[in-house]
Amino acid sequence: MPGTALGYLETIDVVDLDSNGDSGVGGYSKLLAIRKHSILKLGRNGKECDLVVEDPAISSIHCIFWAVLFDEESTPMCYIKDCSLNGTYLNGLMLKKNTTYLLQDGDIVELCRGGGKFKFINESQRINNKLLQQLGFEDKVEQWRVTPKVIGNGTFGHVLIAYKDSRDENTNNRDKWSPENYAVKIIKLKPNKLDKEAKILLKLNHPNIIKVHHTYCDLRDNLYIFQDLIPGGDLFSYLAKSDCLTSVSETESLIIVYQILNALKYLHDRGIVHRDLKLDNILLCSPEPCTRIVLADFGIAKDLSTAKTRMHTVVGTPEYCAPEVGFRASRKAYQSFSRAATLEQKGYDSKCDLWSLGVITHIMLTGISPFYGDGTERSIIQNAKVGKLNFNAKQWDVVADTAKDFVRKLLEVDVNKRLDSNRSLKHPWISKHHEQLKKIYSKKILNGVEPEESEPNELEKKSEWKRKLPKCIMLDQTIPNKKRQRTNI
Ligand SMILES: Nc1ncnc2c1ncn2[C@@H]1O[C@H](COP(=O)(O)OP(=O)(O)OP(=O)(O)O)[C@@H](O)[C@H]1O
Repeated sequence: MPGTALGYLETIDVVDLDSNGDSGVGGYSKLLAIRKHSILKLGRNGKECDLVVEDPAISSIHCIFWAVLFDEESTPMCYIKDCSLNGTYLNGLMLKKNTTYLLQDGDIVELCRGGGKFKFINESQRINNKLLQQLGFEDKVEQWRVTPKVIGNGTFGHVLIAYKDSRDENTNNRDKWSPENYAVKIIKLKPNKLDKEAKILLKLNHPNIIKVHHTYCDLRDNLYIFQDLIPGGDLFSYLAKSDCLTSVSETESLIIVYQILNALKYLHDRGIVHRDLKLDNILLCSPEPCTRIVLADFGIAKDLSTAKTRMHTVVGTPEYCAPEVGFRASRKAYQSFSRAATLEQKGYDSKCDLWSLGVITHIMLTGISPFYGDGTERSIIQNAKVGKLNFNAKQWDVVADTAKDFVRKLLEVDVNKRLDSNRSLKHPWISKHHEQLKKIYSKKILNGVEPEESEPNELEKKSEWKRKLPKCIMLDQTIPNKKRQRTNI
């Protein structure tokens, strides 16, 4: 079943057109739908492309398009990525190769010079122009501009499209056109409380961790975290097809797991624990195999580098939550489930992230959430506590034994026996393919760019605002109906 069309490309001036598929209508112009959950490809390759342009100047796959829609309250986003030799032009400017740009209604796309012109149409864009006003958010923060386009909404904040105003201060002239967009997460702070999310993120610099460029707190205690826009949507949406979560191939899973492990090793080596690793918080640069993934939402992350070395607060999402995080304690039938609690004396440490990665790997390999049971929190928690895995399910038939062993060693109830991030990277499932993974990582995923040095971000020193995150248990989506649920604290 094709996904919903969230935008269209209208052919304006395309010669040598040989469409092999999508919804062409009308005499000389065609409308190509950009749909959620699928990639629209333009190029010369008759087998792979949805619209074939038979011109030697056009690359086999010249450029691709996709659409992302987080939920019904969000704005549909359509993106273009150039993959060509001769370049793709957007409103007359040549796009950087392998870089993704957000499309706006009326944008003109040109496949190299004279290779075919298209107009992007996004009539259905749901934008509430009064949104910023209604929420009390500013639309200008120094050189940053905040738009009312909603990428996603979470428990703690709104994530909107932002961009940098490129107006020249001396001449007051705007640059011709600046296509680079960013995301801004806006969180309502409690007065005089420390915001740990921004404080932690400003310290980090890793290709698989969301990069923060600027933070700002307005007079209404709204904290703005300007960050890279990660355009491929989240892993939950990527795996969700029709009404359930689907698996991806072992190779695709391995490439994603390898990147998550690199990010976790980086974090854990610095004493930082994410504590809310789940499909929704893993973002993709494009919704296709072998893409860069980025860990986001450090809203309940913990920095253990400065003070204590174990944590005691019950946080996270039950489906992904390690049993030692608190559910082992003898609380009365989870009566206070949605409240913070200091439970076992022993507390927990960074290995809780490895448990969550075990759940994520299990889902990617099979489409099954390992401890889901009947979907109630109680059953999820009880199942996780027992930690029983069913490798007899037919979905495991095509999966290598080393992959099963990897999952088993992450979903190990005994924390002492569970692998940490260093040992996970040495597990045979990963180490057997290490050389290949390293090559794919540097050549395809980072496009030959070496990872940046991990110097603490200068901006960190400028942060003045304070916030303490509410201590809570976050309840999340259920697998079968795939609805994302927000947690009320
Ligand atoms: N930098 C980004 N680029 C693109 N999309 C993003 C970005 N940051 C967040 N999103 C989208 O917005 C959604 C909500 O963001 P986020 O998870 O940070 O909010 P939250 O309030 O902390 O959510 P949660 O309820 O999971 O705690 C994400 O699931 C993701 O789809």
